[in-house]
Amino acid sequence: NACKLMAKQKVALECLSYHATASLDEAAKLYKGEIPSAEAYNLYSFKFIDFDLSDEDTCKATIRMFLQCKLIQQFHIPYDVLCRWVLSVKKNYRPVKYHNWRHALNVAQTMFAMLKTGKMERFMTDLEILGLLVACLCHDLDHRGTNNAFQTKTESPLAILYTTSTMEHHHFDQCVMILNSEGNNIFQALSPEDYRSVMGVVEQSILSTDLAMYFKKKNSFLELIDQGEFDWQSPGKKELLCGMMMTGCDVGAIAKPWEVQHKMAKLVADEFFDQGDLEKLQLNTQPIAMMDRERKDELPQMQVGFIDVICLPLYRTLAETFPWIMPLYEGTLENRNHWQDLAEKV
Ligand SMILES: CCCOc1ccc(S(=O)(=O)N2CCN(C)CC2)cc1-c1nc(CC)cc(=O)[nH]1
Ligand SMILES: [Zn+2]
Repeated sequence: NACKLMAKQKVALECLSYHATASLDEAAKLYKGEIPSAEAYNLYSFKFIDFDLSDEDTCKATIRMFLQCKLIQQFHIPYDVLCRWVLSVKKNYRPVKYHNWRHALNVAQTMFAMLKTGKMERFMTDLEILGLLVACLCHDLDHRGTNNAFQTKTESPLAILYTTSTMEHHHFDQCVMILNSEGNNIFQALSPEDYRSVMGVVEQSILSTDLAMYFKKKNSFLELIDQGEFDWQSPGKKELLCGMMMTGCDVGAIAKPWEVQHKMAKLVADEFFDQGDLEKLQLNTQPIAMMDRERKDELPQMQVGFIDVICLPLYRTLAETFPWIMPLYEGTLENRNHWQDLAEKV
């Protein structure tokens, strides 16, 4: 009957999550290891680069960010649970070309730098800081290297489950699955009220990384800025600010030193082109320019468009109220010039 079926599904899910989470000895190695300083990993810088970090280093850098924000003490997160959770999150990113664990780490580090170096932490409660870091690390969990439009076009199970912000709902689902797995609940010591509150921050922040949501909400954000908002403490305003910060971190690669941006843009392009190939083969349709490898010459011009339409306006608006994140605007402007040069050469 229905109950038995539900129970069977529940067991299957738990079994799935058991395999999806980190093993005991992997966590033990991380648990025993020394965690280098934030300065050793250059975590306070908007120019942070993960390329020369080992996978183990990426886990240690993540733990270092939690330590620097005093989240472990504040929320009584058992250290072994944190180690296992970080490894489980890393394990649930697929080895796709761009939307992989390294992207998640970079987004979380940009959030850390925004909060600390960008001095935005003063507008956030400790619970919001915990929620934002967790949201960044989990915001693209189990990404398959294809976007929402592709899920819809291929009528993938995910698109049947969620018709809007399809991937983002799935990323949040995966985040919940990991937290509900044995020994992975970093929120276990929170009061029911705090648990509800932090999960709300995580859910809204992950959903806000759908660029379609950014376009929907950016005008209300602009209005608040134009009205000279300085408090940001009412629920609606805070959620809007967190969403804009999430987008700013999600596109943070655009502000990195040129060689880094150029290399990361190639990874983005390779992932987009793979989807374009799938659409040509599987759907027998012509992909959009950004995903068509036959039109790779248009890439520099597209990057200039991406910078002008999405990145510069967002960073300029954020920097108006939070001047210490100006380095993100400046880094993006520099890269615009490099992309413009390449666009003119073609
Ligand atoms: C590098 C390969 C080309 O990459 C792009 C091409 C076009 C545009 S777009 O702003 O015109 N626009 C975005 C909204 N889509 C619905 C329609 C197309 C964005 C990118 C891009 N996106 C990201 C985020 C994943 C990172 C990045 O570096 N570049
Ligand atoms: Zn992302």
